[in-house]
Amino acid sequence: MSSMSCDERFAVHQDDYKSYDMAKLRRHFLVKDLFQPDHLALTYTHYDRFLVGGVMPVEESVALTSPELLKAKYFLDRRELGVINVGGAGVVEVDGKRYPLAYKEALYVGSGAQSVLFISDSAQAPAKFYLNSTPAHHAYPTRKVSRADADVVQMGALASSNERAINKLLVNSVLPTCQLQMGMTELKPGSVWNTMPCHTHSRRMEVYFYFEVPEEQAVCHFMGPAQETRHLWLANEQAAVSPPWSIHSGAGTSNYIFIWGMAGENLDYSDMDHLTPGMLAQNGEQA
Ligand SMILES: O=C[C@H](O)[C@@H](O)CC(=O)C(=O)O
Ligand SMILES: [Zn+2]
Repeated sequence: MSSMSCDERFAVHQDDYKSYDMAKLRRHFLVKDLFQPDHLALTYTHYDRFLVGGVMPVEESVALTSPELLKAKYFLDRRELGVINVGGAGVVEVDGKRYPLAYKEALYVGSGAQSVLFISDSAQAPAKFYLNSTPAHHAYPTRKVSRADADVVQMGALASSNERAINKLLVNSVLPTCQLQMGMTELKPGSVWNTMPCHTHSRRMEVYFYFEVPEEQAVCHFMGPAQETRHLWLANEQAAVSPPWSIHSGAGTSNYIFIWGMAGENLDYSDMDHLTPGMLAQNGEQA
């Protein structure tokens, strides 16, 4: 039998966050155990009511059931959904229509869809569907976005250990969405820093999900206002919730890939307030 869980996370004020010890910081901002066999693992954050989830169908298909706290008959009654497959080949079936999703392919599912089923092609190499969902008040069409459809931007350089390709997948330059924006950033071998120089965007929150982190390697994710940063050490296939007051940037002990998902006030990807490494070096020195 497939199962589901939904963890509820309340929003945290930046004045309170800075007094958290590591265990408390992780309890509020780290999302783990996203891929358990035949299980829909959801985390509902009160930052823009953004839902983060993972589902790995193995023995059977797993349905996108509506968690009790949504108080909705169907999960997508008042929401939109983005799916990126980070595992073996699989299929997402939306109201009877099948969308095959290979590794790193994305699907946007518009509000109003009633039946969403996640299926793996093979139990030996199960699909791993990473999910982001946000409130939506308009039904935009469900559409698959493969890597060829992505809006790709090359950023950084090997000399500054941040050479990477930003693949904008579910963003408004590719397809219409209400507020969800998702993409995937791949670091080149030898590059370990993502989103450096870093930024904040108080009009949007963000969630970073790290994958392809090799065995026994880790990513150090940095969060917080520029004056009060903290870090979270993440293993493969774990995510960090980034509040609107927080930077989101990481350095790995190897290269890796991550999926970013955002929601909030606007759909303007480049609406960022940038911070230079020199500004970060002033951490804790201003009142
Ligand atoms: O607001 C945008 C997001 O933080 C990411 O798209 C940034 C990113 O992928 C990168 O610089 O590597
Ligand atoms: Zn950002």
